[in-house]
Formats: sequence, structure tokens, C-alpha cells
Amino acid sequence: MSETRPILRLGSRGSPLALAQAEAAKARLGETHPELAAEGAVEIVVVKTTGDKQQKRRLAEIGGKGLFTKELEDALFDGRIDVAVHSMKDVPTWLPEGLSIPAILEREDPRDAWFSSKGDSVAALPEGAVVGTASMRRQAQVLAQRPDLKVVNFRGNLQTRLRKLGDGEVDATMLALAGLRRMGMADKATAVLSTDELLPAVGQGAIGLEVRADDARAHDLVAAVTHAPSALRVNAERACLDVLDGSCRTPIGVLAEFGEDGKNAAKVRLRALVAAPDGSRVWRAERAGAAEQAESLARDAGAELRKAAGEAFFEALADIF
Ligand SMILES: NCc1[nH]cc(CCC(=O)O)c1CC(=O)O
Repeated sequence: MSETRPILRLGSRGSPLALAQAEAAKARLGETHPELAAEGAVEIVVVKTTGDKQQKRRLAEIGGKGLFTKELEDALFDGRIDVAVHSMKDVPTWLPEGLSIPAILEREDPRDAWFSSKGDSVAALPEGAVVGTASMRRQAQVLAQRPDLKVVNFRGNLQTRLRKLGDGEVDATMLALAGLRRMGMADKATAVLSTDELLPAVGQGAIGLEVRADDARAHDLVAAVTHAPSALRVNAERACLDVLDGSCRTPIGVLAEFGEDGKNAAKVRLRALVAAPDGSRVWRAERAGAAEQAESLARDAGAELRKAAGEAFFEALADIF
């Protein structure tokens, strides 16, 4: 049996969602490059996350930033993989020296999905209901709208969360619609929350492909599959986050969209918010303008929010670690 060596090795985390995203990247690469459509040309390499001890050390060390991306980046540097496939939501705004993200795939719907048998929106929940989420962004926005609700930490894969919901451990929870769609489970959601009710996270619903900056071959293969409008939106959102310099414990939502109807490719609208984790304060900024200006508009919105919330607010959140 002759051994066929892959032309491109895609690194992925092992979760069902990560693997679905890696398959989507592989399919897109195959559509664009005929040589990558051949059996065995693109290999998906599962990069195992290191032990819990290691993870704990990292979490303390880096405050959670890069927790989901670090192992894949190590594999890139080691040459075990040529491309790292990421949820852009999990990618810090600063990349390690020597790495770049030349491609963002066409973005899925960035909205959050709602799960509850007690009401089909945040507003519809009964007084004092319990919402499960580990996301500061979701927690803060839910409490801002409904200070009477109780938010509890909530983790686990989709099946686990749905079971906990069914068991009555919580009355409602939220997940990114994009992830559900990619796993063919969007029909399990009760409703989709509007972006006015819950502003999504930076990069939510977008898949990014990261390579070593000095690997011209991988870079060029990957760059050819980028979806320019999605990249523009995600890069603008990341520019805003960069100015805000938030940790994963800072409740931040940012969404860039095209036009008023989301379709006019020449115009971009960006909404951003920063909130206190308990929802007691929310600062919002909005910008609209030419698409070429997206990143500077985004930085400007970020600067406005930084100023409005005040340095003391960001320092207090940083102290949580
Ligand atoms: N933080 C975990 C994470 N990172 C990306 C997604 C979903 C997929 C996406 O946003 O592209 C999720 C799960 C979730 O928030 O429901």
C-alpha cells in the first residue's frame, strides 16, 4: 500500500463543534483548490488539550486569554499542523509573533440562541427565573434587562446542558446559534435572540484559519478561501475589542454588519457594548460609515466605551484575576 501524504494538515480541537468547523474548512479548501479535493489531500489532526493541571496553570497565568487557541498554536509552531482552525470568538486580538490569520470563512449567523420552556425570550421569563450561563457577556445583558433573574454558572456540552435544562436545574440558557447550526441542532433552540436583546461576542459565528507567517504555501492556499465581507466584519469587531482590551471576564459585545439592512456592502454599522457583570451598568456605542473605514470606526467606538466606563472599571475587572 502506498502511503499518501497529506498536502495540508488542519489542526482542530477534538470537540464535536471544533471537528464540524474543521470539516467545513476542509470542504471550502477542496472547492477552491482541486488538488485539495482529492481523498487524503487534507488531513484533520486532532490536537489534544493538555492535562487539567496544565490548563489551570494557564488559566491563572493568562487570565483565560488564548485558552482555546494555545495548543493549536503550539502545534503550528512545532510543524505538526499547517493550519489551525479556530472559532474566531475564542481567538485573542493579539496573535503570537510569527502567526497570522489569512482567512475568515463565510460567517454563520452571529446571534445567540435561547433555550427555555418558561418563556421564548429574556423578557418572557417568569419573575426570579434561573438562567444558566458561564458567559459574562450573556450574564450582564440578561441582568441589565431583567435584574430580578438569577444567573448561575453553567457548563458542559450541548447534551449535558439540555439535560440540566430538562431536569429543571435552570429555567433558561443560551448558546451561539452558529455552533448549533454547524452541528445540525438549531431546531433544539426555543428562539433566536435579537441582537438588540443580546449583542453577540466579537467574531461569534466566524471560523478563522491560522498559519505560520513564514509558510507561504499554507498561507496562499488558505488566503484564497477567505470571505472578504466576513473578514471585514470580524476584523472591525476585533479592532474594537483591541481598544477595549477586555479579558474573557469582561462583558463585551460587538457586532459589525453591512448597511442598514445588512446587505449594502459599501456601508457598515457597528454596535458595541461594555457592561458591569451584574448588569447594573451598560455602556453602548454605535458607528455607521463607509466599509473601508470599518476598523477606524470600530476603534473609535471602543475608545468611546473605554472613556465612558472609565479606566477604574476595567482595572476592577482585571483585579478579579
Ligand atoms: N466560547 C465557546 C464557543 N466558541 C465558539 C462557540 C460557538 C461557535 C461560534 O461562535 O462560532 C462557542 C460556544 C457557544 O458560545 O455557544
